[in-house]
Amino acid sequence: MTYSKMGIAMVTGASAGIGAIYADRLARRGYDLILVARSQERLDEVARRIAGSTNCNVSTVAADLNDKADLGRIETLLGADPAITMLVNNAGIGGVAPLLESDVNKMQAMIELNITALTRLTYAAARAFVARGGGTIINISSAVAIAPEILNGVYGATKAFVLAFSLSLHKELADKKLRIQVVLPGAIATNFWDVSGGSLDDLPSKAIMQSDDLVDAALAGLDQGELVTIPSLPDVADWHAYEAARQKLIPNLSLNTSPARYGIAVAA
Ligand SMILES: NC(=O)C1=CN([C@@H]2O[C@H](COP(=O)(O)OP(=O)(O)OC[C@H]3O[C@@H](n4cnc5c(N)ncnc54)[C@H](OP(=O)(O)O)[C@@H]3O)[C@@H](O)[C@H]2O)C=CC1
Ligand SMILES: N[C@@H](C=O)C(=O)O
Repeated sequence: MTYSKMGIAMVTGASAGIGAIYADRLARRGYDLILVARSQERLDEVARRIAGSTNCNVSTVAADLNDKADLGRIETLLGADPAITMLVNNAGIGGVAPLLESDVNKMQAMIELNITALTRLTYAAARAFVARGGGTIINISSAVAIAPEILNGVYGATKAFVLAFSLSLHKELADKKLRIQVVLPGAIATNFWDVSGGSLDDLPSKAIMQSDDLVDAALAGLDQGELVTIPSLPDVADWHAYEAARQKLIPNLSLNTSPARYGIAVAA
């Protein structure tokens, strides 16, 4: 049940870091909130802080999105509560170790959280929002989606999935009033780095953004109608040039002949 005209925003990974700031900012924009993460204690702390400084209704659901039953509960909730109008797919973990030094079981868990959970929640939200006449999905990707050489490769690949999936969702569902935004943050000062086994101390301070600034910039990008938001990028024309180059490739990615450089004789 919500009394907010904006409806309810569900934010995953809302007990800390970027997700907790999204929760705060969306509450200030008039959304009621459903906050999801594993730690009930930390969710309660975030919820208390927000409820104490805004008029919004905040509820919390402790769920491990790596657990099939917990994930199923959140999917069901997205479909069942008609007041939910926004999903912020933020929960995620990273890694910094190269392939030969990383544990494949941890990589699988990362894929299950960053890809599988995000995909299942997106399916649940997209179907529900289309049936309800509209809604917004914000997917938190990463700068490493387009720079997989920087951190752990599986992490970069999971975030490339989030970017590609979001571009496709936009193409398929924009005319059904489903609003998609994908956000590609650079390095942000959160616990992410401890969890990933990295350290912000290894990065120059000019490369590190605070999570408040990241979320404020990302929401400004949402207001400006951006599909892809790269909060650190000084000149958006650079992204547009990258995207234009990608679009230029598309008509030539599937042809019935190979080019002369491969030396394959063309049948007469
Ligand atoms: N920090 C950075 O430099 C960058 C981060 N990102 C992305 O931003 C997103 C948020 O990261 P950030 O805030 O930095 O990291 P934090 O580690 O600070 O926060 C991660 C959040 O996700 C929750 N979470 C982790 N695992 C699970 C799980 N299995 N089920 C449910 N919730 C879970 C955590 O809560 P709990 O432990 O209570 O479950 C916490 O609320 C991630 O997707 C990350 O990849 C992208 C680019 C850069
Ligand atoms: N985007 C950050 C991690 O995901 C980074 O660029 O360090």
